[in-house]
Amino acid sequence: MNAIPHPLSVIWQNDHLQLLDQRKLPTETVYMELQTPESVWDAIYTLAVRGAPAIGIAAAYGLYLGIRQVESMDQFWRELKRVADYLNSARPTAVNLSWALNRVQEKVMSHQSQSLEQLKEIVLAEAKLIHQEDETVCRKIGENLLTFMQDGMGILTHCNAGGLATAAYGTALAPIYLAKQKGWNLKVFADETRPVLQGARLTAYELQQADIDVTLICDNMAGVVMKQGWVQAVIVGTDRVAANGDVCNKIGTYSVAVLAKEHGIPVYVAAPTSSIDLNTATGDEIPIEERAPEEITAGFGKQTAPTEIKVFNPAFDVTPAKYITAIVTENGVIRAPFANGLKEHVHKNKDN
Ligand SMILES: CSC[C@@H](O)[C@@H](O)C(=O)COP(=O)(O)O
Repeated sequence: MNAIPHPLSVIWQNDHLQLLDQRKLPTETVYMELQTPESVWDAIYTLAVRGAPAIGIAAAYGLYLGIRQVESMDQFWRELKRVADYLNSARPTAVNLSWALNRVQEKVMSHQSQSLEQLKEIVLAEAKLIHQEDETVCRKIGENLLTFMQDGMGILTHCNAGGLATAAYGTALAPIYLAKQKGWNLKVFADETRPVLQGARLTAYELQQADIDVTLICDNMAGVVMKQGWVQAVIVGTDRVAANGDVCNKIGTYSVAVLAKEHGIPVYVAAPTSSIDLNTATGDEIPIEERAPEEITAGFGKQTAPTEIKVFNPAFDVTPAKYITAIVTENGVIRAPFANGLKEHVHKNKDN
């Protein structure tokens, strides 16, 4: 099997950014050619590129697109900050967005004595490094998660934390790809993930491409699938882990975790260390994006609710730490009590 069977979500092509337009999947494979930070902002906001690590990578390249034509040092530093703040405003919840933009800015600030052209090159080089490192990070998360898995297991996942959401492999789906390479047969249940259907359009698609046994279910079927005894582990990604271990992820993750606890099924959160936000004390402090009501009332162009109905459409929810069995990063496994474990984990791995 190909190590990475799905199309890549982010590609740096000579002098511009190519993004796989994930809104068109699973029926069309179309790449967008982006030359400006405005077009990158738009791609992030409209979910053409989505998934916490992928939006961080795209934004880092977007920052380069925003400063590459400046003509003076003054303008460089002004634009660097302005474009970073602008890109960071595209979506509020995934901490990977600000993490990537801060990382690029910090890198360039530590090279202030360089020439203007060198500074621009440093911005691009750091974006490329974040991109490359993400593949390694995902692979290691997969290896660490694999230690909890066995041939034949049933896995339930929610949303898409797969290769499409990252540079490659994904976070929650990485162990599933690695298990396939070992010749294991896992049975994956993909929640369709209302309202935007990342599970149906993206997870089911990329696992099918990889010839992995995947069954698509509606979100409200997770309970019955667990009750049948078909699920031995829930594995999900995350957009931000708070300092106390509360986990923010796609709307519906909380319900899945509560159901899993009732059925005695472990819940593993696949998280790059960059998704751990020690500056956010608890899940209550995480800004939750609310999206347009039309995602619910007229998803994919067909009206399915009365005109002007009142709608609540949060894109994410927070699963309290007590429902989480373990948070698995590229650097290891963190278990309760999470507050100490997360702090230690982040500090220990800071300079790796
Ligand atoms: C490795 S991706 C982790 C999360 O970003 C993912 O689970 C998720 O919630 C994505 O939401 P999305 O709104 O599609 O960007």
